[in-house]
Amino acid sequence: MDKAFWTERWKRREIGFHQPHIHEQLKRFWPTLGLPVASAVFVPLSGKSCDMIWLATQGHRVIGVELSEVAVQEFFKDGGQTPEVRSEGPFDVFSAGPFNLYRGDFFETPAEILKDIVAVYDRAALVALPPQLRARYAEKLTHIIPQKALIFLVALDYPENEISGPPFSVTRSEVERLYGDTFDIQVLEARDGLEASGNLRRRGVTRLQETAYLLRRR
Ligand SMILES: C[S@@+](CC[C@H](N)C(=O)[O-])C[C@H]1O[C@@H](n2cnc3c(N)ncnc32)[C@H](O)[C@@H]1O
Repeated sequence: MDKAFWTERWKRREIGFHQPHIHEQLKRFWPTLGLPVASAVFVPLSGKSCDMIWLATQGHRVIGVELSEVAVQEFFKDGGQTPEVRSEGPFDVFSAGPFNLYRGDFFETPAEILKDIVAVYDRAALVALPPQLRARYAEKLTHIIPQKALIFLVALDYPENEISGPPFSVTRSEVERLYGDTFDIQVLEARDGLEASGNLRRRGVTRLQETAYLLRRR
C-alpha cells in the first residue's frame, strides 16, 4: 500500500472512510479528558475529517498531516475557508484559522511541529495501514509527540479473512503490542460497529467491533 494508492483513491473519490458527521465516541469521550482549552491537537492521516472542525469548536488548534492535496484542499473548501499555503521542508502547509494541515508523508513529520500538542486523535489512521507500516507508524508517533500528550485511538476489529483492508482489523492485543511498552492503555468503550458501517457490511464483514482507547504515557 504505497502513497499512490491513497492519492489515486482521493482522485477517484473512493473515500468510503470519510464520515459526513462527527464521530460519536469522540463527542462523548473527548470532553472527559479534561484537556486545556486553546491547546493544540494532532490528527495524523487526517483526510478531510469533519472531526477536525469539531475539535476546533472545543477550542483546540488542529495540526493535521495528510498525503493527498485533494483531501486538504477539500477540507478548506467544504469549510468555506481559503488557506494560506507555504512550503516547510518536505511539506506544503495549508493554514486558516485554527487549522494547520501539513500535506505530505506522515513518516517525515518532525517532532518540532508537535511540541505544543496535548493529544493525538487517531480515527482511521492506524487501521488504514497494513501490519508492517502499523509498527512503523506507532513507533514514529511515539517518538514525535511530547511526553505529556495523550492518544485517543479509535480502532476496528473484525474477522480478518472477510475482507482485505484497508481498513485493517486491529485487535486490542495488537494495540497492546504496539503501544503497551510506553503507554497505559485504557479501553473507553468497545461497541458493535456493524450497524453504523454500511460500507463494510456491503463488503461482507459480519462482525465489527469499534473500540475507543485512551493511551497515557507512563
Ligand atoms: C482511511 S483514511 C482516514 C482519514 C481520516 N482520519 C478520517 O477519519 O476520515 C486514511 C488517510 O490517510 C492518508 N494517508 C495514508 N498514508 C499516509 C501517509 N504516509 N502520510 C500522510 N497521510 C497518509 C490517506 O490519504 C487517507 O486520507
